[in-house]
Amino acid sequence: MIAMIRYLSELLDQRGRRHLYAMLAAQAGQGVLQGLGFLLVAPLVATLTTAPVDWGRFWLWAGAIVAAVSAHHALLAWSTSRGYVVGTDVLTGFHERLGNHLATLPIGWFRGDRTGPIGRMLGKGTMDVANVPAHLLRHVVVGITAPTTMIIGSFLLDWRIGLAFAAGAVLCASALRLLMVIVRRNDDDYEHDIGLSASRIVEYARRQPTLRAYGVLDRPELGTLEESLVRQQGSQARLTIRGAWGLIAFFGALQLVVTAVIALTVLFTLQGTMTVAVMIGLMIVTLRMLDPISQLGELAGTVQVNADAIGRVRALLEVPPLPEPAVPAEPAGTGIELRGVRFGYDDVDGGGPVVLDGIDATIPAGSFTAVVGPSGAGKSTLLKLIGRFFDVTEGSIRIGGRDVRELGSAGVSRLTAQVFQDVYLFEGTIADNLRMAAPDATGADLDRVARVARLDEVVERLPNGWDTRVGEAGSTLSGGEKQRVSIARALLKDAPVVLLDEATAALDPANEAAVAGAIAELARERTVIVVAHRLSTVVAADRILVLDQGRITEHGDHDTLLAAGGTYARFWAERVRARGWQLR
Ligand SMILES: Nc1ncnc2c1ncn2[C@@H]1O[C@H](COP(=O)(O)OP(=O)(O)OP(=O)(O)O)[C@@H](O)[C@H]1O
Repeated sequence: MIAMIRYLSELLDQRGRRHLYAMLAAQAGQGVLQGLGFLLVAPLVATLTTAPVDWGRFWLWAGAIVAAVSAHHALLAWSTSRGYVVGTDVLTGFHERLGNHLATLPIGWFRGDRTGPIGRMLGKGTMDVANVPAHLLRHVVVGITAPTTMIIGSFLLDWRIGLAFAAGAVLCASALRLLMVIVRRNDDDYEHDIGLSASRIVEYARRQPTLRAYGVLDRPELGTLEESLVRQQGSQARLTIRGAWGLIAFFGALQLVVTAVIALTVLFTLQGTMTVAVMIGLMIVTLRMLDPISQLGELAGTVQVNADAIGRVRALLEVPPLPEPAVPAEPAGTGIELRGVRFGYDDVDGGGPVVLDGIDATIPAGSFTAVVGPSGAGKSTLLKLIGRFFDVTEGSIRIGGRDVRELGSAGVSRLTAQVFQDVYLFEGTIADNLRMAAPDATGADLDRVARVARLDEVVERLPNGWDTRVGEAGSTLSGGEKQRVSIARALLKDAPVVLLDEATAALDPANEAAVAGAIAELARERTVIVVAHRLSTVVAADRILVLDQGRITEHGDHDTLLAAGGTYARFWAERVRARGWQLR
């Protein structure tokens, strides 16, 4: 609870923190006043049991009760409205902190399987976090302070009952703890599974063409979505059933304590060691205490779920961002040097199995380098490290003589244009998609890069030309057309270094020729590194790096490598064979 309040306060600015603490103080005061209101019934009843009745004292106690109840309601109204203000502040702080932090994370951190959990965190997680000050804290704070006040007061009325209450409080607190531990353990699994299902649903929708092409829509053994939904249902059922056992334990303990206290109160009264006034007062206290404590029990699960949501936000906020230089270095040129580069994926700290193992390479400014090698050799990873999607585990990557870590992410982004295998086009027009690279680009600029990237013929053919909406993820353009848009976008950015991960998917001859021409144009007067899958691209390169199992095994130009008769010669022979077969 204390930790939850601390986390919340971290999401707030100073003004928000003041609001939070004032609200908590009001809620604590509210609990104390509620407890007092019930405790004061005992002295009130006591005045009625004396003969003659002391009406002066009676009205004094009655006035005190009315004052306590009124003050309690005033604080309740104030703290409830304050709760909404703090909830809104937390929501704003949460979005701001999370947004700012996500922007500093390595690009490589945003893997496909993270889309579901991040989406859930920003949707339901956001509401869970804001819900804590807006609705939950009041019940928790009052649920603790009101019974505590009543227990302390009951010591004054009868120390034996006070002791019984104190023992009962320990028992109930332990049961509550148990309930929360059960919920926390099972909620972690449930959240993990629901996040996974969300990612799978997105994947399932995006992979429809492949799934339908192979007719595997109804085969559960192939459907990871089905598996993840079944897992999610299982973890949800476990959370509900185990949580219910926790609740039964808590309410059982509460019932036991109440029964024991009532039995003791009656016993002491019958023995004549407790007055009737104290008995009535304690009975009222016991029964009224049930209310806030039951509410605490009923909400404990929700409190834990929300505390977990806050914990997940914190965990995300603790993912280390890429370190950025205080003053970014300026590159001198656009040559690229890789020295002793080692890297392994393990989320973002590179501690996983080694993917690149001691890469040394010099890529002169203005050259066109093709990287080839078997699938999984680490070609795309190499490109991503140059673009600073991640930092290397060991060694260094320099552009223009400066380490990419000294250039900073923004510096590297300014220097490089990147064309990926999976071209993602945003909802909007083709022109909008190009202008992402240069918001101020004129129509003439667009026409110029379209000519170079062979996009002009696509634009001319489309009914609304540049204003044609591409549909979400570019679903209305063919693969080759999307690549041309992506290359045109890179051209428009006009960065001196181009990192291009050529799509593995085969293109029709017209598209292949157009894309090859576009790449050749892109390579003019720029430093270009291409993960090459097509012969036309490899042939166009000045220099070829052959990557195998994370190491550069051969490098040189096409003729030299072919004559060497090694991995490259085999790669070339296979591709030529495959192409020959395709054309026949
Ligand atoms: N985000 C990631 N997290 C963990 N492992 C990854 C990640 N991306 C790639 N890998 C692993 O790193 C290794 C190298 O992958 P990479 O994509 O760089 O190979 P590649 O040579 O480009 O392959 P391909 O030609 O098939 O695209 C592979 O074993 C791959 O499974």
